[in-house]
Amino acid sequence: MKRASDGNTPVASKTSRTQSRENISLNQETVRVFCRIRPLKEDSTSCCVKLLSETTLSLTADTKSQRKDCNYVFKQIFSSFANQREVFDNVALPLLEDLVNGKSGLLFTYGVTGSGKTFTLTGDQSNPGIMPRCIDTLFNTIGDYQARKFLIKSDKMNGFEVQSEQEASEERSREIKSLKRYKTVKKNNNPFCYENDRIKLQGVTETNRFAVFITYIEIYNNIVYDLLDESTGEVLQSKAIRKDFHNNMYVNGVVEVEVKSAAETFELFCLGQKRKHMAHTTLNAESSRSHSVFNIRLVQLQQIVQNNQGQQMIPDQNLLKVGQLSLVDLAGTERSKRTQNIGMRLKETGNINNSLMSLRACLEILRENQLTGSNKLVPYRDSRLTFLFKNYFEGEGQVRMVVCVNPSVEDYEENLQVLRFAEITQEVKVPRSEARYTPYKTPKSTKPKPQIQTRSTIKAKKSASFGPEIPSIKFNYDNVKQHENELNNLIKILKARKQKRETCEKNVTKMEENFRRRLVTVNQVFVFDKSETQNIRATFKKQKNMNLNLEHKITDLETINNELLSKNKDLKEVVQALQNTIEKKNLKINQNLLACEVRKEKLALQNARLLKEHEEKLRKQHAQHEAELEFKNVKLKKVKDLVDDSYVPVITSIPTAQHYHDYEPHQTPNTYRRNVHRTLPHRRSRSAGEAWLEHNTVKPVALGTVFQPAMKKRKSVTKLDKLKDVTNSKQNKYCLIAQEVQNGGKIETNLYKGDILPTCGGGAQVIFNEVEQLKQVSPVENDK
Ligand SMILES: Nc1ncnc2c1ncn2[C@@H]1O[C@H](COP(=O)(O)OP(=O)(O)OP(=O)(O)O)[C@@H](O)[C@H]1O
Repeated sequence: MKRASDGNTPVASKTSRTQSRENISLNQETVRVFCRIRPLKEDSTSCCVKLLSETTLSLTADTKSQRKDCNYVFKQIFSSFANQREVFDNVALPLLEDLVNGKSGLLFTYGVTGSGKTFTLTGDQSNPGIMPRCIDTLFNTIGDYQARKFLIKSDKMNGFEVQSEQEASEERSREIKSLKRYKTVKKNNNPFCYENDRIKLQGVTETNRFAVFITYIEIYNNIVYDLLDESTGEVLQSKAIRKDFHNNMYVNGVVEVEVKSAAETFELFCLGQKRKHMAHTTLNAESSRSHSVFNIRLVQLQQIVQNNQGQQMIPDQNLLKVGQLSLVDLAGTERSKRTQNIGMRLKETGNINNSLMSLRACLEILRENQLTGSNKLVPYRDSRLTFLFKNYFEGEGQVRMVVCVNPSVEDYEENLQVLRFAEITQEVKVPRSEARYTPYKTPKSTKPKPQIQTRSTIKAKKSASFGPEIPSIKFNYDNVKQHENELNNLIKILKARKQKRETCEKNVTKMEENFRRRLVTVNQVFVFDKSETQNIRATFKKQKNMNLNLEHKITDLETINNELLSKNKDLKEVVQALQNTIEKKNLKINQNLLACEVRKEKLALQNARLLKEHEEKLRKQHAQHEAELEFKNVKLKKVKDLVDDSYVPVITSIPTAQHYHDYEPHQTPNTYRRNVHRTLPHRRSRSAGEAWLEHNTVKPVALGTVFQPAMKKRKSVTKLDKLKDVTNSKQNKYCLIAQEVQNGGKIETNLYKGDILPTCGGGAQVIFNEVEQLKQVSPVENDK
């Protein structure tokens, strides 16, 4: 027995897996992404896109920024010089070929606002874009093989039914009578009346009959609106997205118009555009802020043959070939920060970004599932945009994208995001699409009704139908021989009639059988129709109940709405009153501010004036002081001269060391040293008339010594904050006592002594002339 590790089994399974993967890849195709660079705007100075080849471009960052240049590769890149025809030929023509072959396709433009999405898809009169060119080419191709109008009709459920020629002609005449035609747009208003290129596609089955149907919708704020629905007037009605019998997504109740020429299609497109603008005025929106979807469906009725009378005959196989081409102009991506949108615009931007983000998320998950083999749920339901195009990503048809790029350097950031998304998108694979056939109901009166032949109808017909007439014979019984020939002839006739009668009877039996069989079929159809009718009735009843409920809800909501409206009115009044108050207060504040400004200006002027006066005063005072000082100096000089002459102490600060003499006092229980530094020469004696002002800066430590400064009459102060203390005429001596404790228990007390002399300004000045130093030394310290 071989073990799994010998390699055989895994190799076999590996081979089958690779084969199946190859099969899958054979049946899949990638989303084709094209890139179109628009010309640089006039107001833009520099360009951030460099074209490296037909398929590669480089996004170059600003020289100031730290970012590196990034290269992107696409299926094809159209430079700013590429014309509309070139883009159409490369991007849309293959999709159109698919459409004619009954396949579907999705083409969408993606890019930053103003990058040329609408220009590429719709264009203008002188430069028609992809849509008008598709329409023009389509009608050029099928022009001669179109089915008569209303022969093929939409069944309003994403399918089609074929009507009889009679029904179609009745509908045509009804249309003409009721004039239920879309109002025609004036030719000169039609932007696509251009000289068409007469492009004709090959490979059209000429025996088929073609009908073209168009729908035009937009998705604004994640709501689907039908731009061709005129039944609701100027107000656009929102539409729901549903799944049809074949699980294809469609817009429920969308107006699908059968068009017979390119001009008619352009008229309808213009009407749609007009309605879009009209609705956007009421919705306060802009066209570029919605996703618009222009859908073209080409229906082929197979192998129509003409009978002898020239009537069109429909074959027995009830199949219609239906191809669909969806042209989508996505709203521009934008950063709300850059556009500085607020309110409604911010909401729109949010919705645009959400739907584009959903598209991005769907494509990313699809790619991840394909790369890793995982089976993550693709969030198509997150937005109407992705939900509507779900089928395309699941193999309904080819998907193509045109990324539009504005090369201006201001769009660098947004372009980066767009190109990254485009790069991811082109890695997504979608299943290869097949031509789609849908069944349709057989028209009731297309085939001529077979005449039912009953016995009575057969009887009603002349007996000649059984053969030649029975001749009347006048029989002569006397001479029978004479009638021999006539009788033989009669026998022959009767035999022939008998034979004919037998054949007729056989035919009638056969016809009866046929009739019975048909009756059974009709009965079956009837039973089927009956059950279908019952289903429809049940659905109708359900819908009716739902409608009733909705009506009740609407009534309730209307009541609430009315209440809210009245509340809103009251609140508006309150707001108005508050606004009035605010305005009044604002007015008052403004007046006050104005007054303040005036006062400020006055004060500033006053300040300037006072400053000037003050400066003047100061200047005068200064001059006066200078003069006084001069006068005093002169006076002092005189006093000095006088003092010099008559032994006056030097008016200085503390005298220098060589002017002092020391003496040792008596020994006290504590070693006590007293130094008196005296300014020499000293002429003054300690007379009894001395009155001292003793100024203790700190409270002196009690020394307990008999040596005390000789100040009999004294007044002690700790602070000299009163001028009177100094200018007091009773005091003529001043002593400042300062004490400090030094290392080893030494205490040093300094007495700075001086004379108080009155000044001519009414003040006093102290002239220090003696320093007495008292030192107390610890005997213990001395012993050491
Ligand atoms: N390739 C181009 N050649 C010449 N003009 C262009 C080209 N692409 C865009 N423009 C011009 O640039 C302007 C903006 O283009 P368009 O309206 O197509 O941008 P957009 O991407 O659809 O913007 P939005 O997202 O806002 O709808 C238009 O006036 C258009 O004529």
